[in-house]
Amino acid sequence: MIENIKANFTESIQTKIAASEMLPPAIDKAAMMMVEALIRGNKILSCGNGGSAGDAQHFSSEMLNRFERDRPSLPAIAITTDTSTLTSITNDYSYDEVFSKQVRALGQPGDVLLAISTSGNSRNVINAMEAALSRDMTIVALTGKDGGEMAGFLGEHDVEIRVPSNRTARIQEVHLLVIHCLCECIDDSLFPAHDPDGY
Ligand SMILES: O=C(CO)[C@@H](O)[C@H](O)[C@H](O)[C@H](O)COP(=O)(O)O
Ligand SMILES: [Zn+2]
Repeated sequence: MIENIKANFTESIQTKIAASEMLPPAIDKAAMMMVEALIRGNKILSCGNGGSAGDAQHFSSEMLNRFERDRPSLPAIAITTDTSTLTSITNDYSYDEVFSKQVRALGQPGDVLLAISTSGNSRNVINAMEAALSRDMTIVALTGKDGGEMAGFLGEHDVEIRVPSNRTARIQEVHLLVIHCLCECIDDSLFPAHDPDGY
Protein backbone atom coordinates (compact mmCIF):
# COMPACT_ATOMS: atom_id res chain seq x y z
CA MET A 1 0.00 0.00 0.00
CA ILE A 2 2.74 2.44 0.96
CA GLU A 3 4.46 1.90 -2.39
CA ASN A 4 1.19 2.45 -4.26
CA ILE A 5 0.55 5.66 -2.34
CA LYS A 6 4.07 6.92 -3.12
CA ALA A 7 3.54 6.01 -6.79
CA ASN A 8 0.36 8.12 -6.85
CA PHE A 9 2.27 11.12 -5.50
CA THR A 10 5.05 10.60 -8.05
CA GLU A 11 2.59 10.25 -10.93
CA SER A 12 0.68 13.36 -9.82
CA ILE A 13 3.92 15.38 -9.56
CA GLN A 14 5.07 14.19 -13.00
CA THR A 15 1.71 15.02 -14.54
CA LYS A 16 1.91 18.52 -13.05
CA ILE A 17 5.45 19.02 -14.38
CA ALA A 18 4.34 17.97 -17.88
CA ALA A 19 1.29 20.23 -17.58
CA SER A 20 3.44 23.17 -16.43
CA GLU A 21 5.37 22.93 -19.70
CA MET A 22 2.32 22.59 -21.97
CA LEU A 23 -0.64 24.42 -20.46
CA PRO A 24 0.32 28.00 -19.41
CA PRO A 25 -0.53 29.64 -22.80
CA ALA A 26 -3.97 28.00 -22.86
CA ILE A 27 -4.60 28.91 -19.21
CA ASP A 28 -3.56 32.51 -19.94
CA LYS A 29 -5.94 32.69 -22.92
CA ALA A 30 -8.79 31.21 -20.86
CA ALA A 31 -8.18 33.69 -18.02
CA MET A 32 -8.21 36.62 -20.45
CA MET A 33 -11.49 35.37 -21.98
CA MET A 34 -12.99 35.28 -18.50
CA VAL A 35 -11.59 38.69 -17.52
CA GLU A 36 -12.96 40.30 -20.70
CA ALA A 37 -16.35 38.68 -20.11
CA LEU A 38 -16.46 39.92 -16.50
CA ILE A 39 -15.43 43.46 -17.55
CA ARG A 40 -18.30 43.45 -20.09
CA GLY A 41 -20.72 42.52 -17.29
CA ASN A 42 -21.07 38.90 -18.42
CA LYS A 43 -20.90 35.81 -16.19
CA ILE A 44 -19.35 32.35 -16.10
CA LEU A 45 -21.43 29.14 -16.01
CA SER A 46 -19.66 25.92 -15.00
CA CYS A 47 -20.51 22.22 -15.23
CA GLY A 48 -19.13 18.68 -15.03
CA ASN A 49 -19.92 15.26 -13.57
CA GLY A 50 -18.73 13.60 -10.35
CA GLY A 51 -15.40 15.08 -9.28
CA SER A 52 -15.71 17.60 -12.09
CA ALA A 53 -19.05 18.77 -10.65
CA GLY A 54 -17.10 19.49 -7.48
CA ASP A 55 -14.53 21.38 -9.55
CA ALA A 56 -17.29 23.41 -11.24
CA GLN A 57 -18.59 24.39 -7.79
CA HIS A 58 -15.11 25.03 -6.42
CA PHE A 59 -14.57 27.56 -9.23
CA SER A 60 -17.93 29.32 -8.83
CA SER A 61 -17.52 29.60 -5.06
CA GLU A 62 -14.14 31.28 -5.52
CA MET A 63 -15.73 33.73 -7.94
CA LEU A 64 -18.81 34.46 -5.84
CA ASN A 65 -16.96 34.68 -2.53
CA ARG A 66 -13.23 35.16 -2.99
CA PHE A 67 -9.99 33.37 -3.84
CA GLU A 68 -6.96 34.51 -1.79
CA ARG A 69 -7.74 38.13 -1.05
CA ASP A 70 -10.70 40.35 -0.39
CA ARG A 71 -12.33 41.74 -3.49
CA PRO A 72 -15.86 42.30 -4.84
CA SER A 73 -17.93 39.21 -5.67
CA LEU A 74 -17.77 38.04 -9.26
CA PRO A 75 -20.71 36.53 -11.20
CA ALA A 76 -20.51 32.76 -11.69
CA ILE A 77 -23.04 29.93 -11.46
CA ALA A 78 -22.32 26.21 -11.14
CA ILE A 79 -25.25 24.49 -12.86
CA THR A 80 -24.53 21.25 -10.98
CA THR A 81 -26.14 22.13 -7.66
CA ASP A 82 -29.93 22.57 -7.75
CA THR A 83 -31.28 19.07 -7.08
CA SER A 84 -34.87 20.00 -7.99
CA THR A 85 -33.72 21.21 -11.39
CA LEU A 86 -31.28 18.32 -11.88
CA THR A 87 -33.82 15.64 -10.96
CA SER A 88 -36.72 17.10 -12.94
CA ILE A 89 -34.74 17.54 -16.15
CA THR A 90 -33.32 14.03 -15.77
CA ASN A 91 -36.73 12.57 -14.91
CA ASP A 92 -38.74 14.33 -17.63
CA TYR A 93 -36.14 14.41 -20.42
CA SER A 94 -32.72 12.82 -20.01
CA TYR A 95 -29.54 13.20 -17.99
CA ASP A 96 -27.96 14.24 -21.29
CA GLU A 97 -30.03 17.47 -21.14
CA VAL A 98 -29.35 18.28 -17.49
CA PHE A 99 -26.88 21.10 -18.24
CA SER A 100 -27.95 22.18 -21.73
CA LYS A 101 -31.46 23.20 -20.63
CA GLN A 102 -29.95 25.37 -17.89
CA VAL A 103 -27.44 26.92 -20.31
CA ARG A 104 -30.25 27.80 -22.72
CA ALA A 105 -32.18 29.44 -19.85
CA LEU A 106 -29.32 31.27 -18.11
CA GLY A 107 -26.75 31.86 -20.85
CA GLN A 108 -26.43 35.29 -22.45
CA PRO A 109 -24.29 36.32 -25.42
CA GLY A 110 -20.75 36.95 -24.17
CA ASP A 111 -21.02 34.64 -21.15
CA VAL A 112 -18.38 31.93 -20.71
CA LEU A 113 -19.07 28.22 -20.15
CA LEU A 114 -16.44 26.39 -18.10
CA ALA A 115 -16.99 22.79 -19.30
CA ILE A 116 -15.10 20.16 -17.31
CA SER A 117 -14.64 16.51 -18.32
CA THR A 118 -11.57 14.31 -17.90
CA SER A 119 -12.57 12.13 -20.88
CA GLY A 120 -14.06 14.89 -23.01
CA ASN A 121 -16.88 12.46 -23.73
CA SER A 122 -19.61 13.21 -21.18
CA ARG A 123 -22.73 13.71 -23.30
CA ASN A 124 -24.37 16.21 -20.95
CA VAL A 125 -21.25 18.41 -20.98
CA ILE A 126 -21.01 18.20 -24.80
CA ASN A 127 -24.70 19.18 -25.03
CA ALA A 128 -24.03 22.11 -22.69
CA MET A 129 -21.28 23.24 -25.07
CA GLU A 130 -23.68 23.04 -28.03
CA ALA A 131 -26.21 25.09 -26.05
CA ALA A 132 -23.51 27.65 -25.19
CA LEU A 133 -22.59 28.08 -28.85
CA SER A 134 -26.28 28.58 -29.70
CA ARG A 135 -26.33 31.39 -27.11
CA ASP A 136 -23.21 33.07 -28.56
CA MET A 137 -21.22 32.20 -25.46
CA THR A 138 -17.56 31.21 -25.49
CA ILE A 139 -16.21 27.98 -23.98
CA VAL A 140 -13.28 27.11 -21.75
CA ALA A 141 -12.98 23.30 -21.80
CA LEU A 142 -10.92 21.45 -19.17
CA THR A 143 -10.23 17.99 -20.57
CA GLY A 144 -7.70 15.16 -20.51
CA LYS A 145 -6.84 11.94 -22.37
CA ASP A 146 -7.32 12.68 -26.11
CA GLY A 147 -9.78 15.54 -25.53
CA GLY A 148 -12.66 13.29 -26.61
CA GLU A 149 -15.59 14.68 -28.55
CA MET A 150 -15.35 17.98 -26.68
CA ALA A 151 -12.13 18.84 -28.49
CA GLY A 152 -14.01 18.77 -31.81
CA PHE A 153 -16.64 21.27 -30.65
CA LEU A 154 -14.30 24.15 -30.03
CA GLY A 155 -13.91 27.13 -32.34
CA GLU A 156 -11.26 29.83 -32.61
CA HIS A 157 -12.87 31.90 -29.83
CA ASP A 158 -12.85 28.96 -27.41
CA VAL A 159 -9.98 27.30 -25.57
CA GLU A 160 -9.24 23.73 -24.51
CA ILE A 161 -6.94 23.06 -21.55
CA ARG A 162 -6.07 19.37 -21.97
CA VAL A 163 -4.14 17.67 -19.18
CA PRO A 164 -1.46 15.31 -20.54
CA SER A 165 -2.60 12.15 -18.73
CA ASN A 166 -4.88 9.17 -19.33
CA ARG A 167 -5.80 8.68 -15.67
CA THR A 168 -8.99 10.38 -14.45
CA ALA A 169 -7.71 11.04 -10.92
CA ARG A 170 -4.45 12.60 -12.14
CA ILE A 171 -6.35 14.75 -14.65
CA GLN A 172 -8.71 15.98 -11.93
CA GLU A 173 -5.76 16.90 -9.71
CA VAL A 174 -4.38 19.13 -12.45
CA HIS A 175 -7.84 20.56 -13.24
CA LEU A 176 -7.99 21.91 -9.70
CA LEU A 177 -4.56 23.53 -10.12
CA VAL A 178 -5.74 25.06 -13.41
CA ILE A 179 -8.83 26.44 -11.66
CA HIS A 180 -6.65 28.08 -9.02
CA CYS A 181 -4.43 29.55 -11.76
CA LEU A 182 -7.54 30.98 -13.45
CA CYS A 183 -8.69 32.51 -10.15
CA GLU A 184 -5.29 34.09 -9.52
CA CYS A 185 -5.06 35.50 -13.08
CA ILE A 186 -8.59 36.93 -12.80
CA ASP A 187 -7.86 38.57 -9.45
CA ASP A 188 -4.49 39.94 -10.59
CA SER A 189 -6.07 41.40 -13.74
CA LEU A 190 -9.19 42.89 -12.17
CA PHE A 191 -7.92 43.74 -8.69
CA PRO A 192 -4.12 44.18 -8.68
CA ALA A 193 -2.68 43.72 -5.20
CA HIS A 194 -1.50 46.83 -3.35
CA ASP A 195 1.13 45.12 -1.23
CA PRO A 196 3.89 42.74 -2.35
CA ASP A 197 2.48 39.74 -0.48
CA GLY A 198 -0.77 39.97 -2.44
CA TYR A 199 -3.02 40.39 0.59
O1 LIG B 1 -14.11 11.75 -9.32
C1 LIG B 1 -14.20 10.77 -10.01
C2 LIG B 1 -13.02 9.92 -10.30
O2 LIG B 1 -11.86 10.44 -9.68
C3 LIG B 1 -15.52 10.34 -10.61
O3 LIG B 1 -16.59 10.78 -9.79
C4 LIG B 1 -15.68 10.93 -12.02
O4 LIG B 1 -15.70 12.34 -11.92
C5 LIG B 1 -16.96 10.41 -12.66
O5 LIG B 1 -16.80 9.06 -12.97
C6 LIG B 1 -17.37 11.19 -13.92
O6 LIG B 1 -18.63 10.73 -14.36
C7 LIG B 1 -16.35 11.09 -15.06
O7 LIG B 1 -16.77 11.95 -16.12
P1 LIG B 1 -15.75 12.64 -17.13
O8 LIG B 1 -14.62 13.23 -16.36
O9 LIG B 1 -15.30 11.56 -18.09
O10 LIG B 1 -16.60 13.68 -17.83
ZN1 LIG C 1 -12.29 11.71 -7.85
